[in-house]
Amino acid sequence: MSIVEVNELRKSYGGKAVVDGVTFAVEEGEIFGILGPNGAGKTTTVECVEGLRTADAGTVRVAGLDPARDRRELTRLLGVQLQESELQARLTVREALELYAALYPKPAAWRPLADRLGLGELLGKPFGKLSGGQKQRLFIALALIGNPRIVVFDELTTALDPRARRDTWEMVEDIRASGVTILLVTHFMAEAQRLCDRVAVIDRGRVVALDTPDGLISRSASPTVISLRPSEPLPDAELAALPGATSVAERDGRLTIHGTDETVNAVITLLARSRITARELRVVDTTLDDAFLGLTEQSGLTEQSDPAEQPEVPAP
Ligand SMILES: Nc1ncnc2c1ncn2[C@@H]1O[C@H](COP(=O)(O)OP(=O)(O)OP(=O)(O)O)[C@@H](O)[C@H]1O
Repeated sequence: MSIVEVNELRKSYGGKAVVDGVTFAVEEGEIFGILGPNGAGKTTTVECVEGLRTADAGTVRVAGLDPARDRRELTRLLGVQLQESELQARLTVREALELYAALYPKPAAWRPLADRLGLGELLGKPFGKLSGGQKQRLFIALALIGNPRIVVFDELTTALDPRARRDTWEMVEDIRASGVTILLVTHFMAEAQRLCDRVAVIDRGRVVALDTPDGLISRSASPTVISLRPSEPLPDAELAALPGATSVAERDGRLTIHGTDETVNAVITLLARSRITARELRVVDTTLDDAFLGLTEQSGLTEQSDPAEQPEVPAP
């Protein structure tokens, strides 16, 4: 049995469907990513999994529990990453850890947890004086303090610099290695590619693809990008006839061709046949970024949420 099962989940605000029949299942021990443009319905979906919002229709099961009905039991096995505003600026790291540990029947020992997350030196520091990365580490610790089987991270690394982000990724991998299942909402393709075993791409409230990161990339119409500076221009007719090519562009003497392995072979054959040499020849795989853009009809607009209906804070 999957540890998280979401089936035909639906949620509307003001008559507008923001989650429109979402279905996925998360296996125990995996890092499962939820990826999608702004306003796609990712947070609403995971808040239904966390029991913070009630779905209009569909079913959610977390280790067999219904989050809307069995919230008390759920909080013992599901760790939720808190939002920044939920902690008082003057609360120290130690106080936050002690306070949250006291809420659970079988909490993790907070001191080793703090050490593991690099918070050991910061115990006396007030929350308001922590850096973005330090706050994020504290949120991870608080999500883990109840010894959860599953943890949900929503935009965990959005505010972090590249180094802090990489450190956080290592922590997430350690958490998984300790046997915890992770549901990860992210905007970062590199994050999904590095961490996730499988990814559900959500667009306009629907799952438009569900696969491993590599699987999503290979579904892309042009999984390979070839770029080169030919010693002489290549004939247009030959470029137009390249098998598998989805686009050919030339800028400042550099040709960029999106295509497949077949296109790469054809370009090499064409160069040899025309006795044209290629400088700065690069062949790279399409990234998850490109696959994502192909899968979603991104509007580039961030929709505003209505503060009228805010999720409740869970009470363990
Ligand atoms: N409480 C609410 N009341 C009304 N509309 C809401 C509410 N919460 C979310 N929405 C709307 O539902 C849609 C989906 O929001 P949601 O936060 O689930 O998307 P998201 O994919 O997590 O977006 P982002 O990546 O921007 O965080 C958006 O259009 C948002 O404005």
